[in-house]
Amino acid sequence: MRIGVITFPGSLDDVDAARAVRLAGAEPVSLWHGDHDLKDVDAVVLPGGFSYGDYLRAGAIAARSPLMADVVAAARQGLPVLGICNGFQVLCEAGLLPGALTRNSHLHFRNRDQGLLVERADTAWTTSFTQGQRIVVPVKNGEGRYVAAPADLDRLEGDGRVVVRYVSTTPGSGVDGNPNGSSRDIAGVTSADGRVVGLMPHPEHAVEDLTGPSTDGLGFFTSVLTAMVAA
Ligand SMILES: NC(=O)CC[C@H](N)C(=O)O
Repeated sequence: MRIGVITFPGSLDDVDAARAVRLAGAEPVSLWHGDHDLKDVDAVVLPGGFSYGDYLRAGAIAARSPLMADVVAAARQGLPVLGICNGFQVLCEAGLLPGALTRNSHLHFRNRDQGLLVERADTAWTTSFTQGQRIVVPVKNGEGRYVAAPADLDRLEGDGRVVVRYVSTTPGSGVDGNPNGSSRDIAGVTSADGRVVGLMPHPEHAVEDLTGPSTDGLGFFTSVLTAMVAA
């Protein structure tokens, strides 16, 4: 299985994403945003970072990169795509996922370990989890507040397209839930077919015991291997 990881100017976490792909048992393939070449990969990861310095809006310029036209076309044919943090911002700006990521409500960059509730364990990227499972992976963003029109949020919820939601990392403390003011504590959403997923937290930073905070993140990368076999 070959999983492409796209590098944009300003990408930061492409190396960690490639490492997570390898630890999950697949072959990472480097993709360059300026090429029109998906190199025949079986799935694509858009990594975190500050593509184009977050100018205009985070992800807005990267969404117009040459390779993104190919990603959008392939995703519409069912190619599994995972956008992590800046990658999620790019997917929203490219129109593959609904809503937008805006400045954190408190206007501070937030970097910490974060509890998440897995609400959909049947997307291409989440079958290694169980529905209702709580996991912990890092968040680190300045523009991570997920917003959409109330009617669109109702539709997303009604269609079950919220994949992960922010919950307290230390239940009962009441101090560390939603890190950025996201509407309805939404941390990640999926496309209608469950093959495109965008997440604000960073699963690629939680794949090894040595560095912690957990190995929960690996599940996103192992899930897609199952999805590709099934396809
Ligand atoms: N870690 C990241 O991918 C950062 C995402 C984005 N540039 C932000 O600060 O919101």
